[in-house]
Formats: sequence, structure tokens, C-alpha cells
Amino acid sequence: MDLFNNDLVSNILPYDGVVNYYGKVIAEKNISNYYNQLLKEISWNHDEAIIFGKLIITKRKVAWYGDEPFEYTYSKTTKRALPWNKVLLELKRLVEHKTGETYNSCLLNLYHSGDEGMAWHSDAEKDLKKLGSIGSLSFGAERKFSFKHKTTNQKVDLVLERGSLLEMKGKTQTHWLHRLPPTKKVKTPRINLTFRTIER
Ligand SMILES: O=C(O)CCC(=O)C(=O)O
Ligand SMILES: [Fe+2]
Repeated sequence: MDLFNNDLVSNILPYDGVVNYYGKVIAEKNISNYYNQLLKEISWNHDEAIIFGKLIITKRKVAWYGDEPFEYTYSKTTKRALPWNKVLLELKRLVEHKTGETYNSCLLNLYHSGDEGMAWHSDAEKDLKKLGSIGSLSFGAERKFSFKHKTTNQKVDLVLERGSLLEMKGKTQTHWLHRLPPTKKVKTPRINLTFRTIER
């Protein structure tokens, strides 16, 4: 059943990487339960970043979970992973089942409204598995998500539906940036989970 479904999932990038959009992978009746559970049971905190030497506190909230208390450094600040809880382990298994990959950590983002987004970046920190898979689950408000090629500037946009799974792998992070653009149209929160593999 899942193998059959996977055959229908195709790469949305034209070249230089693989991004598979699986659409909704969670039963409609369970999507809002997961959203509420994540809102309640995740240890959400405002993110800190150092940009041009200045400490910035983001409006969006983040959390970081993993197999071990991994330290994860990005935007020049270091975070330590919390141990998995039940809902995250359940979602990790679901993503692993769909993509056929394994993950040992998860970065979560809570965007309170369309005012909050994430600027152009690629996920290529030195501790992340090279060319590894990143599995991205979305809950709450539907938002546009964009890719931009680093040299050709070609753009690819899609809408990340509630309960959907997006997978980025191969050379995607080498050649493409991605972002969650802010939007005036969205007034409600969105939760995103990116399952990743940290290597030491
Ligand atoms: O919110 C999203 O959909 C993606 C977030 C993201 O790109 C990241 O956490 O690296
Ligand atoms: Fe990212």
C-alpha cells in the first residue's frame, strides 16, 4: 500500500536535488488532535540567533528533540536536544515508514500567524548527515513554501497542507535555498516538524 503510494510521489525539483511531496499522510480525523497535542506537550521557546553580532530573539518558537542530548549549533547559538516524547516518537515512526529513511532528531517550529516565517536558507549545518533526508510534517494553517536555486535563481513553490509530508534529500541543500514566506493572509498558527539525522 505504502510502496504503491510512494511510486506516485515524484520529485518537484527540476534538477540538482530531490524534494518529494507526499501530500496528506495523516488521517483527517487525527490532524487536529496532533496539532493540539504538539501545542501542549512540546517545550516551546523563542529562538535565539546571533546576526551581525547582535542577539536576536525570534517571534516564532522552536524546540529540539533527539535520541541523545545532541548539541545543535545554528545561527551561532547552541541548543541541546530534549528526549523524545510519545507523540513525537509516533510521528517519527510515521515519517520513517513513508520515506524509508531513519532520523535521530527533530527541530520543531511554531509560527503564531502569517506574520512569522523563515528566511531563505539551506539546512547544511556541519553536524547534519551529508545528502541525508529531512522529513517535514506540517500542522495548523496551510502556508506557501518556496525553493530557489542558488545559481540559476529558478523558483519552485508549493502549499504545505495540514497533515502533509515533504521530504528533502540528495543534493537539495547544496544547490537550493528554501523559505517560508510571511503572508498577510494567514491569521492562525502553524506547526512544522523537521526530522533530521545528526552525525558526529
Ligand atoms: O516551517 C517549515 O516548513 C520549514 C522550516 C525549515 O525550513 C527549517 O526548520 O529548517
Ligand atoms: Fe530548513
